[in-house]
Amino acid sequence: MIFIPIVIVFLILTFIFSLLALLLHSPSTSKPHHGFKTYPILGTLPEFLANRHRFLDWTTDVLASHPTHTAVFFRPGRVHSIMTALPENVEHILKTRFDNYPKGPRVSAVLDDLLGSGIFNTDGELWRCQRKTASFTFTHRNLTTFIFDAVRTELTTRLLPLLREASQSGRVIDLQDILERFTFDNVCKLAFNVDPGCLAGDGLGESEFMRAFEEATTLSVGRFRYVLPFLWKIKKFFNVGSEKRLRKSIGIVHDFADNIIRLRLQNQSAKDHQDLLSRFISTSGINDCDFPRDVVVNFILAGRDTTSSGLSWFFWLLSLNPDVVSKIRSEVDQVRKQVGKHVGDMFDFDELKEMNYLQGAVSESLRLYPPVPADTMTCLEDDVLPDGTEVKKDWFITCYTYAMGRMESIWGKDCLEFRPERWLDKNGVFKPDNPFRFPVFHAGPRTCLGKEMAYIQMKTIAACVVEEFDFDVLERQTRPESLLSITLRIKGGLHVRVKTRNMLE
Ligand code: HEM
Repeated sequence: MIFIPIVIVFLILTFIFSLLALLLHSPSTSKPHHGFKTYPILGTLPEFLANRHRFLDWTTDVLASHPTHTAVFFRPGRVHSIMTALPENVEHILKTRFDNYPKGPRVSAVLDDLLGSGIFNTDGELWRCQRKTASFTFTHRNLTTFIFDAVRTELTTRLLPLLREASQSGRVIDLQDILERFTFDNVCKLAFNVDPGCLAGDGLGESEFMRAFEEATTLSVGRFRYVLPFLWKIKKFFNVGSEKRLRKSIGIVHDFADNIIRLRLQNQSAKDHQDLLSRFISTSGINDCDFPRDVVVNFILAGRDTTSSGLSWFFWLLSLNPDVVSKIRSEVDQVRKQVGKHVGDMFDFDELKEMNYLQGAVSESLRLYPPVPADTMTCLEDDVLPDGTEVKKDWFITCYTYAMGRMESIWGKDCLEFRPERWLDKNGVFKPDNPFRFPVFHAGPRTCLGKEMAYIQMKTIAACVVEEFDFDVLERQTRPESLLSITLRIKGGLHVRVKTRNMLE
């Protein structure tokens, strides 16, 4: 019981400290330092506290106003951190000096309870070995057969019937939740050869899992934003407040993952399948019994939260841009006619490839609302970035994808507009951008392994859904509030009314 007063004392101290910081927040006491206003002793803390509720937009404004879009963030009592939105710096960090910028022990420690030794949270040999094992799952052959089948089945047997029913009943649905269920079923099928039936709502206790997963990712990332970094460790030690909630939600996530592993091992007939989980279980040299669980949790995060976040923002942007919807529809229609398919028939890999405008629209949405808005690494040895910024050993360094999508110097004066045409050449063919200007899927040796899969999912869903339905997004004129978790989700979901289009009735 003696611990409770200690925690209270710490909380009071933090409060006083924060109050002091806010009181000192006066432009006359500040001077610009690499973009962020810094104060004696308190560093960037007062600015941070005043802007915490709009963190992404605030840091984007600061980086935009700095000549090389790079800023140093000083916070008392913790290591400094650099944020950059300059392509040359990003290339240096993610590729040229890759070995000097691992995730590092501090980043890993924050995410360790949730992600353990999974691919997102490791460096060195353990990462390399996982990447090699996982890459077999994303071969072209697997993409065009197994992944396509999983997407097609989920779409025709679950998503489209669900939307038709919602159209008939007139009920409001949370599209983000539905997309998360879709991508969750998909990634489980692909990676573990298990169908949790989450979209159909008849699965393995998935609603409790979905809530717990959301809470676990949000609270884990919240640890990065503590004013005093050791505070979450104290809370964890005493198992109080948000750390208590985090422990509980991680427990639910782990139980769910264990259940998937149990199912997978019981499923004798599927044993021969070389799915990702089987490959990992049989990988020699990994002697940690929690490891299969880490694999499951990391891949659910990779495959569920990213694509569904991308698609949710995409559908919100479409609701504001009916001209883009019309262009997607005419492209889809044209491809159908070319290959002689009827409405309701699915597209194959080559047919999706023909949809250049749709590829541009999806990429444009990812540019403005990247599912992974920022990526943080740690500097191993002192270094100087291409723009001359000095980085010291142990400093954090963040490649700011969200800010990069909004830089005039990269995308031009209309950088805040949603304009799929910017991705097309003069013949209307999609032209991919340099990954260091557009690091939405990361770049260099740790580039996303699921990029192709994500485009297949997003284009298939978008083509079929846009063709058959109109979405009436509730309160679409107000930009949805974002929930800053590991991925950029829409706070409270995306609520829509669905209408089957007249042409099909
Ligand atoms: C729009 C969808 C997606 C986006 C924007 C995206 C983005 C990213 C980013 C930024 C990273 C680097 C993360 C980091 O190192 O901190 C990453 C890594 C990764 N992604 Fe994706 N991803 C998407 C979909 C997927 C899908 C569907 C899968 C497959 C299940 C997947 C599998 C992976 C894996 C395995 C890694 C780890 C690569 C490594 O560390 O070597 N991603 N992704």
